[in-house]
Amino acid sequence: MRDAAMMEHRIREVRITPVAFRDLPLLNTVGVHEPFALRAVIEVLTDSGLTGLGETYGDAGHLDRLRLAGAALVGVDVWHLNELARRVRAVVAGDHGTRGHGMSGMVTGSSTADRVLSPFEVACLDIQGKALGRPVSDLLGGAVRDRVDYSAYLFYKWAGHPGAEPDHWGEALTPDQIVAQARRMVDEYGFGAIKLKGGVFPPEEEVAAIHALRVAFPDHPLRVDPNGAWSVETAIRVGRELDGVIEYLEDPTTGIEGMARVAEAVSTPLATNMCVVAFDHVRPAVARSAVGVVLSDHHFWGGLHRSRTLAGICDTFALGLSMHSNSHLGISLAAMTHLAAATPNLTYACDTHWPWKHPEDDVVVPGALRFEAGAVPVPTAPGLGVELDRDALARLHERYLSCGIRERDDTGYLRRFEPAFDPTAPRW
Ligand SMILES: O=C([O-])C(=O)C[C@H](O)[C@@H](O)C(=O)[O-]
Repeated sequence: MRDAAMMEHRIREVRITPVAFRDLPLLNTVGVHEPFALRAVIEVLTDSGLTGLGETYGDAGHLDRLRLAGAALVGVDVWHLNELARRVRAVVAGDHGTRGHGMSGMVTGSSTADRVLSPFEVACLDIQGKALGRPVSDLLGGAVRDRVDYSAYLFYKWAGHPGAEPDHWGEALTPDQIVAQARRMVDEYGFGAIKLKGGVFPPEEEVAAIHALRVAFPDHPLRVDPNGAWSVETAIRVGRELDGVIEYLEDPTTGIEGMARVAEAVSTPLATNMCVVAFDHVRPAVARSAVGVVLSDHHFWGGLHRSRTLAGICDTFALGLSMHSNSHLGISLAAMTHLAAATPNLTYACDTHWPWKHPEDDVVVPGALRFEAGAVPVPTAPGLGVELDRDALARLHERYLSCGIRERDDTGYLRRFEPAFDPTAPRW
């Protein structure tokens, strides 16, 4: 038999399994994203007997496109990622999807084709790694760090609304409760950086929470992200107040023009995963000096290779690079970790929603991924280094089928409460 590394590995079948997992009542600018988060698990099977894994959003519109693209990929050799991309682009041509996973413009404007391509590219890299007997980080240039730092991701959290099930995190609505949440994250996971999801309460209350965090964690870099909920004037006022307190201010307002006006007036770097979410946003953002840090996210930048292209662009223009997350499972955590490990200029701690997930809710066999001192050791096994737990996949798929309201799932979250305001307009 020929060595697996020398062989073609043609795609024989693509399996797409939507799953739902428990989500806590975390508050963001568009309401409460519970009781379930939706994802799709991608399995790419080759004629040579290898299987690769990918993970992506599980909203209905995205699933439709994934199914179309998956069918078009049969026969492609997993080494031919350009052909993979060509076929995905042909299938979603002309669809610039304002629909699909995202909140208040977060990934609106990102390329639909890139969002669809991403999990298939990751699955092909998983197969390539398995064929070569090398970790995915080696396919991306090699790990420059053996552990990837992640940031504690704090959320205001509601416990008292009807139907809420008790959980061990309790409520977090006041600065003291936010500090307690951070303390727990730092104690349990060892996180060395802290991000607060804001845009929920009047800015003064969120600034008070940041000051309380500053006192409680004098050495931790802090960030706050109101998801564009502030007007330019509010963003400038708050930004000036937080100058010197936080390492970056993420999406204080919406749009490149608004961000540029804020950037002119405050010294703290502005970061974004809302106004630079596709390659054609980079040039106007650079021209206006609108952002100092871009949050990459392989789920919407088109996979791991394209995320490294973004990293190169950031390097060229002296932009900082960080990483964004949504509620995710272990396949994505593995992909994020390989990517961050192999991206030298990704020097900020990456976002992760991991602590908010119930430990039993995953589709990967436990043990391959763990947090140590706020970081995930980079898997060294071939491919992504994670294995699918078929029983768990079946269980979370069953939950997807039974959790209800799938036709309303454009955000990828099944929300008990809808926002009573326009989430795309500044609230303060
Ligand atoms: O900017 C961010 O970190 C996000 O938008 C990530 C998520 O969508 C977050 O806001 C959430 O889960 O509510």
